[in-house]
Amino acid sequence: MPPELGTAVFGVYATRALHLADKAGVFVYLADHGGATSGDVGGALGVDRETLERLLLVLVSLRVVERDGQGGHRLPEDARPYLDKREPQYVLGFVDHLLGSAAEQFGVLADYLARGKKAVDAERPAPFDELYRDVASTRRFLDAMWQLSFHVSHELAGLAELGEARRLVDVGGASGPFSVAALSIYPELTSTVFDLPEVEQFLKETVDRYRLEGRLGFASGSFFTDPLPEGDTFAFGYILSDWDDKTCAALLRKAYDACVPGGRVLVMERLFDEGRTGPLPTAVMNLSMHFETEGRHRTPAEYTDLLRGAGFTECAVRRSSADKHLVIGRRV
Ligand SMILES: C[S@@+](CC[C@H](N)C(=O)[O-])C[C@H]1O[C@@H](n2cnc3c(N)ncnc32)[C@H](O)[C@@H]1O
Repeated sequence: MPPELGTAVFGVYATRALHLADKAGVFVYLADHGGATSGDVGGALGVDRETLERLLLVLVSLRVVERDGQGGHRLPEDARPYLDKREPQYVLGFVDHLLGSAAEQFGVLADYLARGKKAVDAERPAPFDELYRDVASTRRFLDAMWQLSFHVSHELAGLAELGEARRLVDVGGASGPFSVAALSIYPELTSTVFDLPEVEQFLKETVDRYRLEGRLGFASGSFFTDPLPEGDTFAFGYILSDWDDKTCAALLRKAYDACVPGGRVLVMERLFDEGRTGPLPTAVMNLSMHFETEGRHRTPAEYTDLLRGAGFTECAVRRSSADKHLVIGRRV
């Protein structure tokens, strides 16, 4: 069997092994004790050694953990920040979400295959009605968005070169991960998060936590029915991937109309390669988005076409070191 097929066939074990090891504290322990044997790890964590040894063997075969000739284990340097829950790049909280929702997702996707998304969705609540059905669920979603977006937003805000910008409008800005990062880098910038009314209390918590009173505000509304506030910079972080091309074109046109001449739009998204052959995380999230939203992931050329269609020029793609990248356009 080709190795790639092996990884695909046994992928469910890979995800579960990561999750189990994370919950047992294996990655934090190895981050602090490089070279530990499975006996050392098992003894320190108080877990069954035989089970741990077998779990470690799976992780070693996946190259998530390295094992030396003396049976010592280490986290590969490039993977460590993503496995250690004390690091901002930690991703295994997201694995929790994947495992929690995967069973439901695959049931619905099987239904889509049989009956089509439109017919099945007609019997389901609209995505944000479901996510914002109560305060606890709203908080869970906004916390997950913060985890996904906050760390990389510092890099994206730097790539956007906002030194001359003064009025950022963070469209669907949620509890403010991009705004907070941008305000921390550019002292003369102010930002308005434009989002649904359910989000307001969470943005206010962010304003208090980061002491941004007077620099970070909230405008309540729906980007389908309400005009956007005027500004010189419009951020769309993980917004266009929620909607179909026609809706994206309308949203970008609205931003163009509200943008002062000389201003810019920042689209921040996962990207497909131009040939749409990957990367795998974008392809996986594209399948997941099919179930969670009405959108999809796109190539850089598809985003620049959408921007040009709305009137923006000087479109350019700036890649971050993570999964979320920047496509920029200017209103002349
Ligand atoms: C996937 S989240 C992206 C959050 C954030 N921009 C980020 O990059 O992490 C989508 C955001 O769009 C907002 N949203 C959804 N429908 C909206 C609407 N009709 N009007 C305004 N905001 C909306 C949601 O409340 C949510 O904050």
